[in-house]
This record gives sequence, structure tokens and C-alpha cells, in this order.
Amino acid sequence: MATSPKPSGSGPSQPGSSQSGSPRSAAPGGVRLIAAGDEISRIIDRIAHQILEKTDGAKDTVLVGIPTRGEHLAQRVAARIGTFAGIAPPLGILDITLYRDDLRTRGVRPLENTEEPDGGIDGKIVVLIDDVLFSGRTIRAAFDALRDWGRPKAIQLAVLVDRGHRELPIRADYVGKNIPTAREEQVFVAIAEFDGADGIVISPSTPDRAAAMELIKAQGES
Ligand SMILES: O=P(O)(O)OC[C@H]1O[C@H](OP(=O)(O)OP(=O)(O)O)[C@H](O)[C@@H]1O
Ligand SMILES: O=c1cc[nH]c(=O)[nH]1
Repeated sequence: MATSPKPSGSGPSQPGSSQSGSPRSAAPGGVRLIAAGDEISRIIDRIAHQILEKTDGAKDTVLVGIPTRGEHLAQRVAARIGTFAGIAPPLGILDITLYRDDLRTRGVRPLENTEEPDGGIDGKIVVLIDDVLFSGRTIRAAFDALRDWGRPKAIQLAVLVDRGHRELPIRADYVGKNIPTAREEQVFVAIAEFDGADGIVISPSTPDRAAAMELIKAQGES
């Protein structure tokens, strides 16, 4: 993980990434499809290759997915690293809910899975994996949550989508897609294992998940 000198609210522009996302198709309500199906698999493959390159073949490296969709993404990235390098890195799941800085204002949220990777994180490179990077507050909470597990040698961050509008000096080491957005827009990432299909959709405000999934599935079938 590295800190960014970019001012908060500026559009995303990250190292080690990624084409920017321009809409592929739109639906009623202004919901726009950015990517779907095999394109998501290719993005995951690219992130897996980049992690291998930057961590000397995933040496002393563990992947830690942030629920909900980051958990499934991390499983996919670990499996692809296993395919490319012959051995998959240990995998953990980190629920950051209790470490959020908006617990009091956002109300009660259900707790998710937490599983420490085999062998722990002391002295390891921890690659945090999440679907969307927006304000950066989820990742900040993840730093606090990781402290309960130990002291890694380094923390890196991989995200499928960086949509900009950071409120903290946080940037990702691996970015699937940089998608410039208006602050009020919403990015919805669908992951096949959880949602039934892979895709990335932008909606003008609160995400209409049903409309987003319709668009993603229609694209996957075309
Ligand atoms: O950079 P931030 O402003 O923190 O936003 C990014 C986070 O928002 C979403 O999670 P959300 O809290 O909506 O929960 P979910 O993963 O269960 O969808 C997303 O999965 C990221 O974890
Ligand atoms: O647009 C957004 C912002 C935060 N988290 C998401 O999943 N999407």
C-alpha cells in the first residue's frame, strides 16, 4: 500500500493499471454497463500477473479479501496465481465492519466472515483485495483490523475498480479499471460466485441492483 499525493476528489489515475472505463451500453434509468463476462476474467488474470511480478512470484505473500465481493475476488486471484505460478498464496478474509469510522452514523450492519490466512501475516506481504475503491475508508478500517492479526512486512492493495473521490491519502497498487465518476454516481460490481454473473455497472444514484444484473446478464448472453 502506498500513500498518494493526489488531492482528494481528483479522478483516479493509478500505477500498474488498467484501461479507463468507458460505457459499453446503457439501459433505462441511466444504468451503464462498463464491463461483463470474460472481460472481468481477463482483468483478474492481469491483476494476478501483476501481483506475481511485484512480489517476486508471490513469495511470502498472502491475499486477504474484504467481504462481500472482495472475498470472492481474492479467491479468484489466488486461484489464477496458482494456475500461473504452480502454487496459490494463502488466503484470508477480513471483515472490517467493527473498524469503520462511521459505525455510529451508518447504523448497525451484519458482521461478515473473518478468517486468518494459514501461517498468519507476520513478516508477510499482505495484498488486500476489494471490488471498489472510493473514499478509501474501508481500506483504512482494514489497516486497523489487520493489526489484530500481526505485523506484516508490507501491505498492498488490489481493487477491481478505482472510481476516484478519495477522502484519505490511499491508493491501490493494482487497479483493474480506473473509472472516472461523478461523486453521486454508484459503481456496482457483480461477481459470478456471489451475484450469478461478472460485471461492472455505473448508475446515476442509488444502485438498482436488479437493473444492473439484467444489463450484465444480457451482455453476457450477446
Ligand atoms: O472506499 P470506500 O468509500 O470505503 O468504498 C468502497 C467499499 O464500498 C463497498 O462496500 P460496502 O461497504 O458497500 O459493502 P459490500 O462490500 O458488502 O457491498 C465496496 O465493496 C468497498 O468495500
Ligand atoms: O460507488 C460505490 C461506492 C462505494 N462502494 C461501491 O461498491 N460503489
